Amino acid sequence: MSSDSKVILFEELAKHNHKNDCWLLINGKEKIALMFTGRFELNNSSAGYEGKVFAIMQVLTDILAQIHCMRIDVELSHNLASSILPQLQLTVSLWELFPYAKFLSASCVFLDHTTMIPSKPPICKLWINFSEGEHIMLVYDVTSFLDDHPGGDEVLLTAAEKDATNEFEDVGHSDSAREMMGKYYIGEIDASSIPKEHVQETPSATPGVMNQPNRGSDFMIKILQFLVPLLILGVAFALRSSIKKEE
Ligand code: HEM
Repeated sequence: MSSDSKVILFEELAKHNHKNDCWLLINGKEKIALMFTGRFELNNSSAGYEGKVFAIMQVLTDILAQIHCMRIDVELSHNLASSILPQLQLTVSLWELFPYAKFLSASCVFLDHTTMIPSKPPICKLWINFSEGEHIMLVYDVTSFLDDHPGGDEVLLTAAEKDATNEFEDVGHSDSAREMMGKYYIGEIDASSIPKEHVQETPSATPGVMNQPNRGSDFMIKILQFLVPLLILGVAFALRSSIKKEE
């Protein structure tokens, strides 16, 4: 979660449930990048502080354009004086990359490891670890989108006041629909404020836990799909032969 990301309580979300004011709650992570480790040498000749920050952001943005990753932790260290390790901690959500400028200003904080005050980064190496992160539920204010939503405003209004992840995913929204969401993003929900009855059986319901496919129940469903028609056929044959015998 980035430092300026607004944390919204479910109680607050639930108030925005009508045509003039409609918020949606949807799991922010569509696809998961399990782990990515990169190492980048920043160019010594790159101009000043802004130049370096820009170079880092460009690398991140290029990678993020190819994968969907909810959380990134970046550690920045330099090889000159190991006692003072300036650090850059970034935790961003994919949607905050839009617009790019917000990402830069919101999340780019360099901290001096010892004094913990913002400092200029030295010539540095950059290691990037993409970790799995938590499943974060994001809140979208779709009021201005209600009239333009291709699926109509009614579906959005009925999806308010609850976790709308399953409804959203069931439609199979396109990538461009997902990109549009960035425009309406207003914050993240405080997961502990969601009442139990509103928690769906999705990854969003278990923050910090990976979206493991439920192999056991999938297997059972497949077996049942095979067995039930056989069972019906068997009963039909049994009935038929018993009726024939009676004749
Ligand atoms: C911020 C949230 C949302 C955005 C930006 C969004 C955007 C879109 C877009 C662009 C489409 C056109 C088809 C596509 O490109 O996939 C679409 C279709 C649709 N959406 Fe959404 N949507 C949102 C939330 C939802 C939710 C929560 C639901 C269900 C409760 C929903 C239900 C539908 C339906 C039923 C269609 C029509 C599908 C069809 O006719 O094939 N949408 N949406």
